[in-house]
Amino acid sequence: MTTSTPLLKDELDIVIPTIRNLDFLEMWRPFFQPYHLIIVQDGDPTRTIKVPDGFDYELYNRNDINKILGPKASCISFKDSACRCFGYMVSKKKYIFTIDDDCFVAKDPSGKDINALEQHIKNLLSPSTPYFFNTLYDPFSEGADFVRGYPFSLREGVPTAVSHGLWLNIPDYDAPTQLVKPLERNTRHVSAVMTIPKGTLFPMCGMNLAFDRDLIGPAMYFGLMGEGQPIGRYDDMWAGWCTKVICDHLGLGVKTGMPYIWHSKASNPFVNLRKEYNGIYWQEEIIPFFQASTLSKDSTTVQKCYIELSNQVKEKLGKVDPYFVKLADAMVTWIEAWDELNPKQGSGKKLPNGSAK
Ligand SMILES: O=c1ccn([C@@H]2O[C@H](COP(=O)(O)OP(=O)(O)O[C@H]3O[C@@H](CO)[C@H](O)[C@H]3O)[C@@H](O)[C@H]2O)c(=O)[nH]1
Ligand SMILES: [Mn+2]
Repeated sequence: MTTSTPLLKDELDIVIPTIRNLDFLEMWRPFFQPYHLIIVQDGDPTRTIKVPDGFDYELYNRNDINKILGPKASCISFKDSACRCFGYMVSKKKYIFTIDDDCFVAKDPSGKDINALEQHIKNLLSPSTPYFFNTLYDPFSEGADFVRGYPFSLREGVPTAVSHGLWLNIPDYDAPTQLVKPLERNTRHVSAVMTIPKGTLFPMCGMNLAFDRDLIGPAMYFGLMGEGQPIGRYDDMWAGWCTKVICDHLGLGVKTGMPYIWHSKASNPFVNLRKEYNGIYWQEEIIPFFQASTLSKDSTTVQKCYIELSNQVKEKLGKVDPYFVKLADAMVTWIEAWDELNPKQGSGKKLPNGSAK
């Protein structure tokens, strides 16, 4: 009896940022075991992270990051889940799925375990529809299609660069919301996947996220957070805003919705408030900046787009706070490090829809 090879088995890495033993992998074993893991160990590099037997993985701690990147390691956050982006950089695969170690297997409305990885792969392997909203949600999903009035000229869609999954139980709320609603739990499994329309930003959460590394990897920099930085818990948000502006420019799609994971524990809202407070204030300037950002037609690769964006960050957000000058420089360092570790990528090869990588 032939068993089917798991989808994208040799083309996808699972990136996990962690400060603890990875017992949670036991429950994911049926879904994750065939895949290669990249574990980014944050915090004290002398700690040993226990990984359950039978998983194929590589593990990087801070000493490894410093050794591999040298001075460029300064762009990788320390003592913050933002460190996970180092895993994206060292991967050699076309796809990435990143998940937090407190995200467990959720059950769908029928009570069946959700294979989050399988759903992300489906999302990534089918086109997105950013130019015209399909009211029956993802037209490429089982039992759905384009509805009447949907232009046939737009039905081919565009390549999907990002698949943003959601969470049952502890929702990804900011600290103020968490403080006023400490007992709120998300019990709603909305069985939908939809493309985020072109020109619309969204709050990208990094705890259940997959993306096409070849299409958008260099834009997935999780910024300067954690130790020594005036901001935290805006790592994934920053990456999401940069990514969406670049996806819109290059004609790539971003999907959100299924799959759901079970987010098992809430982090401390008071600690989170301390990490977030600058971000909550600054984002009232950051969002208009990204909404107004335009990239030139010469920016035909993700790297070129990202460098152009970093110049805009320095010029326009540098006035908000000197932190953004430092961040803009770190964005350039990130691209330099990315290109050093991934020399072939960004060779300007044309993508199906004419934009270049
Ligand atoms: O210093 C640290 C702290 C944690 N990690 C690892 O990162 C993930 C997320 O940690 P945790 O679940 O404790 O934090 P949350 O508040 O639930 O995470 C959300 O906040 C977002 C902003 O960073 C994040 O993407 C969301 O998931 C775990 O795997 C920890 O082990 C770390 O590496 N370093
Ligand atoms: Mn968590």
